[in-house]
Amino acid sequence: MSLQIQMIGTGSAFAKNFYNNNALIHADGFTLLIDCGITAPRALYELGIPLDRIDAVLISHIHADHVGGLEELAFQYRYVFKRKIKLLVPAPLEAVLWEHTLRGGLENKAEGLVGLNDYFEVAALAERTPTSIHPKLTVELLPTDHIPGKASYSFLLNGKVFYSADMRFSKTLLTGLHEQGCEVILHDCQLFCPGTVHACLDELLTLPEEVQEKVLLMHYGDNMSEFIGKTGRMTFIEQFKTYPLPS
Ligand SMILES: Nc1ccn([C@@H]2O[C@@H]3COP(=O)(O)O[C@H]3[C@H]2O)c(=O)n1
Ligand SMILES: [Zn+2]
Ligand SMILES: [Zn+2]
Repeated sequence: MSLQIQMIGTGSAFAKNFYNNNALIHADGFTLLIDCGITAPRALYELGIPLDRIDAVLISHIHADHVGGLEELAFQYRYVFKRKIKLLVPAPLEAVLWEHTLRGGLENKAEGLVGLNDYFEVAALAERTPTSIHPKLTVELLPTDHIPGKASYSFLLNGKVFYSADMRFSKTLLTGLHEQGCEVILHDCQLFCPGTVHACLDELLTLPEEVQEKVLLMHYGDNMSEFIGKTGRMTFIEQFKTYPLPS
């Protein structure tokens, strides 16, 4: 199987029974970490995956459940592994990630550590442009609505797998992806409505059945088990399990 997904967490920002909604994409021996939240180092430890087995990290937006583990990653790579990990960051978030999130902990002028590039091999990705990050894996950034005024990016992998950043419901986007041949839709799902800054389950249930069949729900709350059997044709993706993806 050349492309697989393994969620290292499937929880909402406030979940305590699930780790932060972050994922590993396995592509022919290449391992991409999508988002690196507060709980990512712990989740990888539990999975027996050393941090230096990750080949690149891709960031969707700068909420802590998506970037809160980057400081540990940066420190471990610099001081333990003594090399840089590749950081794929949407171009509009590059400066913001340093200035608003990481600078407080990582800046060290005495050692000349004054920016993202001092810890990471940074690749700034342009929006709406499929970028090859491995011979078997292309990523396209799709700007999607989450918090008004704050940039947030969902991902289209190989043109066939949609992975939502945290985003509000958009039937237009999801049905459009379905019509374009997208085969799998991984979508954040707030179990109660209104979703406000996320898609909520009742909104996702308004999707046509043929679209729902492609949907794997993630970023859910601790009471997820109460909703098993109540998600129409959609199913919950489970953390730590490995699922095949179309490649
Ligand atoms: N306007 C907002 C902003 C944030 N939030 C909650 O805070 C969380 C931050 O991480 P998240 O995963 O984006 O989910 C957000 C909402 O639960 C919210 O409910 N309403
Ligand atoms: Zn989140
Ligand atoms: Zn968010």
